[in-house]
Amino acid sequence: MSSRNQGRSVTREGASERAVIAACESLVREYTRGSGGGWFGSGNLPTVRALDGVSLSVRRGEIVGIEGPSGSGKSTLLHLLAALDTPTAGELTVAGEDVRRRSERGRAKLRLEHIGLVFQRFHLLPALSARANVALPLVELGWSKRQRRERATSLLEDVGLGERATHRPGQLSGGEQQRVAIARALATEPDLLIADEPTGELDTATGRQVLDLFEDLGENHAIVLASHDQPTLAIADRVISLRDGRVQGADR
Ligand SMILES: Nc1ncnc2c1ncn2[C@@H]1O[C@H](COP(=O)(O)OP(=O)(O)OP(=O)(O)O)[C@@H](O)[C@H]1O
Repeated sequence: MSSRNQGRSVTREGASERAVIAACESLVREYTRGSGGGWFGSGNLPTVRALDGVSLSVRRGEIVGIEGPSGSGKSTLLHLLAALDTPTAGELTVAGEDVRRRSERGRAKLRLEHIGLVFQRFHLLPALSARANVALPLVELGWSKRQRRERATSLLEDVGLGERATHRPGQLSGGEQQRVAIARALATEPDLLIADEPTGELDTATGRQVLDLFEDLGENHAIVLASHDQPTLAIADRVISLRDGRVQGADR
């Protein structure tokens, strides 16, 4: 645990009373493999159980790390928590909403209102400025151009990129692009931030800046981040270990 993290834990004695933002119980996600041809009849396709009975809850003010070898189910779990996917069985709530009861459109609304996503490879639109990238999610929320611009400018200042607002992604370093992506994830004021290998493309020093930012955001968001990287997992209050789709252990 980093020294910042230790300090944060001390200041969050009341964490257990904070609101649960995301929770799952006995979560199962199976994928069907194959096309239905060959040896397997269409009613008898092989399935892979990517998640097998995972239970977890994440509160506001808490950073939960997810670790595990390739294929252990990390991305599958993140996709479910992000309401990008629905479970085969089990319970899943995000911001008090039952994800299983929502249509695809309903899940998109849930994401827009409550969830911010940060990807390993940033996924910024190359033709748009940093500010326009950050403002983009607000278009769907019906904000005026002036409001979007103000909010994006202020978010870029918050992540230390006030001077770079008009730069395009190609004119920014990897760490700067990831900070723009974090500002974009924050645009809609999400309760839950989900990050998949957020430092995977960054060198150690640049990755550290991004982790410092996540630590600050961990004060008043629920954050789930999946990673293979020890410094990234070290900012988490708890690390859940997945093996073959099951929770093997939580370190704290
Ligand atoms: N769309 C899919 N169709 C079929 N099988 C899938 C699908 N997505 C994932 N799987 C399988 O589910 C299991 C878990 O995959 P998942 O991508 O969640 O693992 P992971 O821990 O994120 O791996 P990595 O670290 O390599 O990204 C694997 O066996 C994988 O092959």
